[in-house]
Amino acid sequence: MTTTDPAELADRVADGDLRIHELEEEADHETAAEARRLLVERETDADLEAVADYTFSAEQANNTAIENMIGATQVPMGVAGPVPVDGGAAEGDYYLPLATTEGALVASINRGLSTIRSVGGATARVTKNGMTRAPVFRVDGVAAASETIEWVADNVDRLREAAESTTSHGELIDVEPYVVGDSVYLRFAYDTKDAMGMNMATIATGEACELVEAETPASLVALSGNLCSDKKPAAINAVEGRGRSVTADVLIPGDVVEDRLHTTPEAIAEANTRKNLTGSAKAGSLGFNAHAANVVAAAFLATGQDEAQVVEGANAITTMDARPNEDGTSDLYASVSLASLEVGTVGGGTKLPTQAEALEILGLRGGGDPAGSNADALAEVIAVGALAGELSLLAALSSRHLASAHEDLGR
Ligand SMILES: CC(C)(COP(=O)([O-])OP(=O)([O-])OC[C@H]1O[C@@H](n2cnc3c(N)ncnc32)[C@H](O)[C@@H]1OP(=O)([O-])[O-])[C@@H](O)C(=O)NCCC(=O)NCCSC(=O)C[C@@](C)(O)CC(=O)[O-]
Ligand SMILES: NC(=O)C1=CN([C@@H]2O[C@H](COP(=O)(O)OP(=O)(O)OC[C@H]3O[C@@H](n4cnc5c(N)ncnc54)[C@H](OP(=O)(O)O)[C@@H]3O)[C@@H](O)[C@H]2O)C=CC1
Repeated sequence: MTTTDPAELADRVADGDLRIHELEEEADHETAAEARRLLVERETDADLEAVADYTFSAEQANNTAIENMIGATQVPMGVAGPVPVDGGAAEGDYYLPLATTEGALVASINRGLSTIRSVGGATARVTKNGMTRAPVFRVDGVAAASETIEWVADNVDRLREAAESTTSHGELIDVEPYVVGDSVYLRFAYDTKDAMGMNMATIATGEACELVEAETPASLVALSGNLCSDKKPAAINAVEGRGRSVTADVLIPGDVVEDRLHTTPEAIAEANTRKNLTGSAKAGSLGFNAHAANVVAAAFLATGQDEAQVVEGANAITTMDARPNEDGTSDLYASVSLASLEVGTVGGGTKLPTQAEALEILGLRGGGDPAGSNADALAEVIAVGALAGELSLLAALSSRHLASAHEDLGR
């Protein structure tokens, strides 16, 4: 006998009559989530009243974003800006939606953006674009490895045809081979347009791998061989880029630095050199920045990006220089270069309602015209947000305001 009563469904799972992930086969998605909550509440004594309070459709989330759904977590969302961005794709004034639980963070980014706004805005450009997937193949030895990569070099067009047969938007840009003993890695890079593209690139590469296996001595071991490199700190992403490589910069007159950031161009430049460059080098860090991860993570959560890719998104170098000007004083030249920012305005979590609304705040929801321009613009605006965060935090450190700011706003 079947039932759609949540309590009875929870009993059936507790009795071993039904597996916890099979609840949607017995009842609608909301009821299944409620049954799962009841089960977890009973077994853990947790009260899930807040988790049960969500506004999206459980069916939509189940089919694209989550399994074993019990409800939702909520993260406060704020907004920083507006800031004028002169980008390759971004043009005009943008509010940046940010979701975080770190007090003082949005205030800090807002301070950076208001400083940038007071000098007319920042410039940003995507300088490279390619989402990568790098399968690993087994071969007998070096001779077979060499034969495989020679075939790949001679047959990129055939690989492109195979890969692109799986997508109407994705385009294969490049296939870069790497050999380690009897392992061959092929790093496929795609223009995934407005999608972050990890599903798209994975599916396309799977199709290309079948051709490689049919035509070469190589045998596929794993569709992802970690040279991609997804969701792990990796020098290859810092050097070669992944997703969008994007840089933002601004020139701020010294009096504005003093007025709005309570310090000087020289003090910010020194803090950047000793902290972000020398300190990071000594620490063996891949991040030569102060807190790009803060802006990337908050923007990712707000706009439905894959939050684990903050690992690559925070792969950034910040530069700050005091530039002598004609008045005999100094201006501050500030830049941030994010090597591997993986963002999309279609697909993945961008379809969920609050995330889609956050993209609407930016005017970047859905596919761009031309395709890819919305994701380019999103990357540029996030880069300007990261620049603002770097400016404000370095200023707070230079003026010894970090601790007091977090005493006032962050606890
Ligand atoms: C807190 C401030 C901004 C005060 O800074 P202030 O200059 O004293 O503030 P103000 O009242 O003079 O206002 C200046 C501007 O700040 C903004 N602002 C000011 N207050 C607010 C607010 N409540 N809400 C929204 N925006 C706010 C706002 O833009 C305002 O301009 P306006 O728009 O009024 O013309 C400053 O002290 C600051 O930015 N401190 C740094 C805090 C920070 O960056 N924290 C980052 C997180 S730290 C971390 O996670 C990483 C770390 C530190 O471990 C990494 C590392 O190792 O370096
Ligand atoms: N599979 C994996 O290994 C991994 C998956 N992920 C997950 O992958 C998801 C993101 O993958 P992603 O491929 O971006 O998204 P989706 O899988 O949601 O696919 C997005 C699809 O949207 C279509 N599309 C419509 N308009 C556009 C446009 N303007 N530009 C580009 N595509 C458009 C494309 O279809 P078409 O291709 O038919 O043209 C594209 O494939 C996230 O949920 C993420 O968490 C994350 C890491 C690894």
